[in-house]
Amino acid sequence: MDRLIDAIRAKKNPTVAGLDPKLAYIPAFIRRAAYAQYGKTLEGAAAAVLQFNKGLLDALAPIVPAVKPQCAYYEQFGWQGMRALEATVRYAQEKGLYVILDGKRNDIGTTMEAYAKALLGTVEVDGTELSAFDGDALTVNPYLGTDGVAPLLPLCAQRDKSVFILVKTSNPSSGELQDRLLEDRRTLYATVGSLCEDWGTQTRGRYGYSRVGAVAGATYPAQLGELRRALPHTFFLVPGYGAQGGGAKDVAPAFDAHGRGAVINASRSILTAWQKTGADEQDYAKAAAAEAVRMRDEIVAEVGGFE
Ligand SMILES: O=C(O)c1cc(=O)[nH]c(=O)n1[C@@H]1O[C@H](COP(=O)(O)O)[C@@H](O)[C@H]1O
Repeated sequence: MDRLIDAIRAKKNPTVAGLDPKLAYIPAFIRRAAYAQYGKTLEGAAAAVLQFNKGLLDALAPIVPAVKPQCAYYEQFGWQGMRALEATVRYAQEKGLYVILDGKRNDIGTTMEAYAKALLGTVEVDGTELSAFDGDALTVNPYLGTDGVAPLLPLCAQRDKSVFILVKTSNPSSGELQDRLLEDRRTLYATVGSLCEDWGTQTRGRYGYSRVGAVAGATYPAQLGELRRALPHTFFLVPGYGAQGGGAKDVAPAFDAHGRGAVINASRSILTAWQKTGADEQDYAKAAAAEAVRMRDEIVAEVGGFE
């Protein structure tokens, strides 16, 4: 996690902008231009997404340390969408941004290895190593247990990548499974949290945080604080700020005494800022940047300085 923490410190901003591009968020002038070239096709939609993202990345790169493309928004447009995802990752990384691929992947060992190669690593093509999506981190669903997480770890170490394991998610029904008490009277989310500490043991970086992070939602501030206290080496990705109702006070418990330990995500509140504020569609990226600055300032004011 050192690279992410360094980027947060350099920009004095512990937030990540989510790139979840629904067509409805994309200004008409961008969609029109894409359809003029490719028609109202999957390719046209993917071209609009990429153009929208590039404008956002140009405006956001000086402000945020990281972006989080949610793979589903790209996958819905087939291979054309996946090509837009790949180009988005490259464009963001060229601008020095840390890219968290939100794939929420998981499967049994060998299949998980293939996901890891695709999204974080390289794949061998008859003796030649090639990289596909090459994100800096990946969100991972832990439901299959260690078999679904362990295959990622050597690759993360080799290529300096990280993972964020779903621990206590931000959605309303997250408690159905995650809050369940197990035989030892601990919740499932606390148990998965401890597994994150175990999985990350050998990989602690300069700041004491391991390559195995956790996802914990802004919509459950008490659990965020409980997890922060219980998991001193686990860095948190905290979604649920903004559109899902989380605010600066809610995310504050995710941080440690140095103001480190968490990065807060917002997607819709940044992507749709131009629509919410009634800005001209040409200024969509400017509106997104203004919302990112507002979010940063609100969180920094609440949490204090970043060491
Ligand atoms: O892993 C995630 O990023 C995630 C976990 C979670 O518990 N809740 C959650 O909302 N997310 C993702 O975070 C983003 C939240 O988007 P907004 O609600 O628009 O800010 C979406 O990409 C979600 O898929």
